[in-house]
Amino acid sequence: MGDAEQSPLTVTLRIPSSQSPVSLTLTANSLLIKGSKPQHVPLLRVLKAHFDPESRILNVAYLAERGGKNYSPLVNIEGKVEDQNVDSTTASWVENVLQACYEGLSVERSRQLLVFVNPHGGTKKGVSIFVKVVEPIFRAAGCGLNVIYTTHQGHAYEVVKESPLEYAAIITVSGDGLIHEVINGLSHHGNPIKALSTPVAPIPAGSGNGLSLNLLGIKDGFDVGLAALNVIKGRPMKVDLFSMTQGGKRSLSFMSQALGLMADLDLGTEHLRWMGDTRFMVGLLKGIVQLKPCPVQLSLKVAETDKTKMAEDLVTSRKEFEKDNISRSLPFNSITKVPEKSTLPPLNYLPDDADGWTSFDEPLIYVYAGKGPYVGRDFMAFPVSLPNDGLIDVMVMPLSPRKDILAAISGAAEGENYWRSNIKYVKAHAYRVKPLKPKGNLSIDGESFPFEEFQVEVHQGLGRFLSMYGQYAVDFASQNPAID
Ligand SMILES: Nc1ncnc2c1ncn2[C@@H]1O[C@H](COP(=O)(O)OP(=O)(O)OP(=O)(O)O)[C@@H](O)[C@H]1O
Repeated sequence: MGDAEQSPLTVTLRIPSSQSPVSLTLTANSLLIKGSKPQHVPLLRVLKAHFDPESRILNVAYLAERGGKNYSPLVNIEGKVEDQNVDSTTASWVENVLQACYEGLSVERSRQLLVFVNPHGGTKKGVSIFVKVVEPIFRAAGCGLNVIYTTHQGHAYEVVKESPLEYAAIITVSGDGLIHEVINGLSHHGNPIKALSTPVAPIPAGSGNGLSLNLLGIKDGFDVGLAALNVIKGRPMKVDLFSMTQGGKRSLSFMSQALGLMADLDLGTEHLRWMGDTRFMVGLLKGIVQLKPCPVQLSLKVAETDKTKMAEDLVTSRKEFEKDNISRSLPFNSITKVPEKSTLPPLNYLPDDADGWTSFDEPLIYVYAGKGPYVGRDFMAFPVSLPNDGLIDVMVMPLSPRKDILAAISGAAEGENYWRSNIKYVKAHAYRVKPLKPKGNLSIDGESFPFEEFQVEVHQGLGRFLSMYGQYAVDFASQNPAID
């Protein structure tokens, strides 16, 4: 490093809090900060570099490692560049750093963001999370912000529906319910295809936060600092969305549809929101005690039923991704080719379509269908799910003794349920459900819908989420552990 320190890739600062000067060196993929303790900050985490030639103050901001904290903190380094003769070098050093940590990572600087903060999501910490943690990170990165604190259910939907589509991304500080609202607002925009190509990204402040877990992984999925970094440095990742039609009405779903036990444990525990995501476990245990069958008629337009093949396809897809890890996430300047006028894709399957459909007639405990491995911290429901394969993963648990359902809790966070022989798991192009009892819960992306007949089909790559990784940040042991 001795040579690098002499080169123009290094600047040296006098910082009030530090006795000795601090040097900052731009390396190929990090910023090396040498003060009392040297550290490499990956360029992905560098948010800002600014030099004021008049005061000769240099300011650098980055997101530090989380360490033992709940979230990765913002760190600002500010100090005087001592040598008067290096002003122009410092200005070009700043530009080099910005080039490396934005354009070098194929992301644009100073994103303009539309941000919805739900004061009532999850444990009601959305406002303080935004003000104390997220907003300072966005400001440090020079983002332009239009912040809307939602005042009622449907507020985000109404705003997005009429949005001028001038934002680099739409951000939700809430749970998965607000994402559902935003996506449906975009789908009801005058130009839905263009609207839905606006990337969406979550700041996890709800209870389940399934999308955040899928984008950031199980260790980082609740780290609101890292979620803010994903907003700044993530790239648009194409994702499939689902059309859910019910009684002639069409809405979009991005994550899951649940009936039976899996809907009851979510919608039946809304009054326990103060518990955070523990409410789902309470709901599950209550559901197992009561053990209500969920009589429905389920029909599927099946694409794949072989669990081993689906797990192998996941491995192949990951390998392909690693070979060319930018292919799935789009560079920022490649997403503008969308028509000026558009309509949602037409529905491919009519409600009475029966050609090539198969029915599943056994009594059930639940039907759970969706995209994205995690639906919550304790449950990797769809471990072989892929963001953009044009298919929906459908999981069905036939009526089983209580001990089998209890046994399925262990290993649920690792996706081991997938391999249980009593759990049916298929990939489908579409499916439909007809309830055979008058009352029950139907949860779409965690939101309550009428317990009535509905049909779901997949639209490949219709939506965009911001992702720093370009694929789900989820590890699934794709070998059958032979747990039954
Ligand atoms: N000011 C508000 N008052 C009441 N409800 C609101 C308000 N703003 C938004 N909402 C609604 O709150 C609902 C719940 O939000 P969300 O689902 O994002 O959080 P959550 O349910 O706690 O998290 P998760 O879905 O991850 O479990 C959404 O349906 C949203 O429309």
